[in-house]
Amino acid sequence: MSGGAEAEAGRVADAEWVADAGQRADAGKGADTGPAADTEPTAGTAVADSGQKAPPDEDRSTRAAVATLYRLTAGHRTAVTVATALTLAGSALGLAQPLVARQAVDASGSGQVVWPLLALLGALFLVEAAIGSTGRFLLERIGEGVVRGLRTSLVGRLLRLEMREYDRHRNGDLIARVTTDTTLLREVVSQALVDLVTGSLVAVGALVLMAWLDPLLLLLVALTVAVATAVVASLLQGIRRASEHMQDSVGAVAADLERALGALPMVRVHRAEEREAARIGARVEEAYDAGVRTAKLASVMSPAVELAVQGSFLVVLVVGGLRVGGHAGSLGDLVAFLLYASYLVLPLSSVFHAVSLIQRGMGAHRRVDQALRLPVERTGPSVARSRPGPSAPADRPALLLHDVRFGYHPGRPVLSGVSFAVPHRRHVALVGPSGAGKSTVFALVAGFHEPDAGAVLFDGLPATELGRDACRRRIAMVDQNTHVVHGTLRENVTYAVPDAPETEIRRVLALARLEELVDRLPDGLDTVVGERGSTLSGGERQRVALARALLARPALLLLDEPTSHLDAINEAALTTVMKDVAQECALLVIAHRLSTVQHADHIVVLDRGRSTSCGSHEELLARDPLYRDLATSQMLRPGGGPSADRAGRRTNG
Ligand SMILES: Nc1ncnc2c1ncn2[C@@H]1O[C@H](COP(=O)(O)OP(=O)(O)OP(=O)(O)O)[C@@H](O)[C@H]1O
Repeated sequence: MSGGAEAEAGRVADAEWVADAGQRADAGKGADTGPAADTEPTAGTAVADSGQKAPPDEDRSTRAAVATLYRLTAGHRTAVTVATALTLAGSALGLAQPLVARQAVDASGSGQVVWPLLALLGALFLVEAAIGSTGRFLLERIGEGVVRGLRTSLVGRLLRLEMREYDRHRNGDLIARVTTDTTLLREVVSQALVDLVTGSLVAVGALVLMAWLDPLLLLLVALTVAVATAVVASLLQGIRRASEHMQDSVGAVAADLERALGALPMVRVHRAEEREAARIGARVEEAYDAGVRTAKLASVMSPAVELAVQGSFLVVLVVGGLRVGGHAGSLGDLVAFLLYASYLVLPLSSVFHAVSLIQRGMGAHRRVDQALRLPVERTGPSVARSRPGPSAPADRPALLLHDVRFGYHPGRPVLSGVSFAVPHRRHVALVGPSGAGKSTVFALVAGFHEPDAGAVLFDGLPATELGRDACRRRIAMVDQNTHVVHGTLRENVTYAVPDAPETEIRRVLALARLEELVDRLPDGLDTVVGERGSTLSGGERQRVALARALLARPALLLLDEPTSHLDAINEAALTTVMKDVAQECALLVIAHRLSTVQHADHIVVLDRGRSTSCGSHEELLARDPLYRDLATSQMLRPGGGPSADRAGRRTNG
């Protein structure tokens, strides 16, 4: 079949498929539950919140904070109970020691044998120490366990977010949520929880005994404590806000540092180190200010707690003393009551301290929780299959786009009607001016976003029926950013197929012309390439990305300007490789360079988000003014070779 006849056949097939796709897509839409259904909320969460600030109606009360803390320890209840029991037992043993010491002193004064009492005292101390350290270890382990759980969930979630979420959030800030925010939460869980539980239990015990001894005096104590509680409660809100601000600032420090480190050559060349340092320094200042504000509020809490404790003492002493003086009560009762009032001191202050720490931790928790609520990609089908079985007839094109419309933001369309097909074992080029939407088409084919309307079909099956996983299994992609990650060259090449046999690896290395590089590197394939492949040249990175894509033996290979970093020799070689690859799979290439366009079976012209025409190079030169303009600007002659574009100019000129 001649090139023209083939193109015609392709168009006829496309037309049939476009009609069929329309029906399938429409059928799918009835069942489509929309983008909202594509989100997977975390178990137990109700409101999705992707913003940076806390929602205005968020419950910031201490009760809600304690409930949150309780939820956080869901998988550790037994350990929390044991740790609490051990801490309580330790406190009881600690309280018993002064009594034994007093007896020992009295016994020694009256000439009695004291060593059994001293032995008991030593035993009490040792058991208390053993119980105390076991309790502390358990608490620390619970804290680590909670942090491990949160970090695991966060990492799992952050790697699976919907693509638009990465545009909305800064990477450094997301990383800070996994690192610094969870670390603060660990402190809260391991310290505050048990302080709160044991402190409350001991305080309640003391209060019960005080009520039994003298309800009137207890009422007076309760009033004093209530005043102090009101003061503490009013401070807690401020502590929470300051802590939230501090954690946000720390996240911003991480994000800004990541920004600078990610563009180090730009920073250095423009001598912007100081500017960047000042910018990050401003964030550090914000974190400092928020930290100092937290400390200020926390320090105001201490006198409030002292008021509760000493005020109670004074009230009991004065009122109780007056009553004893008036023969309304015994001196013994007053002494006992005062003793129990003293037992309130430590537990009460530890409860107040725990509550303040919990509120501080809630700032970090909000940030962690927000990240855990961000919507993630659903990898399975988003609509029900309209016909059973995943297999498709062999005559369907590997890829078909039918009247695809899409915008990154509502009301601002980027694609407004894109239709074309990529048949199996064909090489299709996508050309168009800069900003026409070529990379966006790739993003939709790769399932990074879903079309607002229209359909993307693989082998005749709508992507929504197949699900992202199944779609992605069919494709490999080399985009403009040619991702190479820190690790060995082998890890980078075999990223898609980690257990690929050596012969396959050698095959793709040869295809991508990487053999010479491998021979040159000190440890061959096992040489470590730096962060983002920094020890490789741009062309080498591009060829590594190509080898990786080829190793996956995809049904459809997407290449975004694959020759942009290559010299003339490698470009010519890659053109041959693309011809070979097109024998094995469908090839869709975004072409900025003419060499890539001319060898394509079809060329699709994209203009302002629309596919305006399709045909061979010669056909388009003859009938498409935009294509002719693009070609003329690059001195492209009908039937000519890749003569004009050696300097790396792009069709969008
Ligand atoms: N993540 C994004 N969020 C919002 N707008 C975007 C995003 N990515 C691209 N755009 C916008 O969409 C339009 C099309 O961009 P796209 O990258 O698809 O064009 P292109 O044809 O590939 O351009 P080029 O040839 O310059 O690479 C542009 O106006 C761009 O600003």
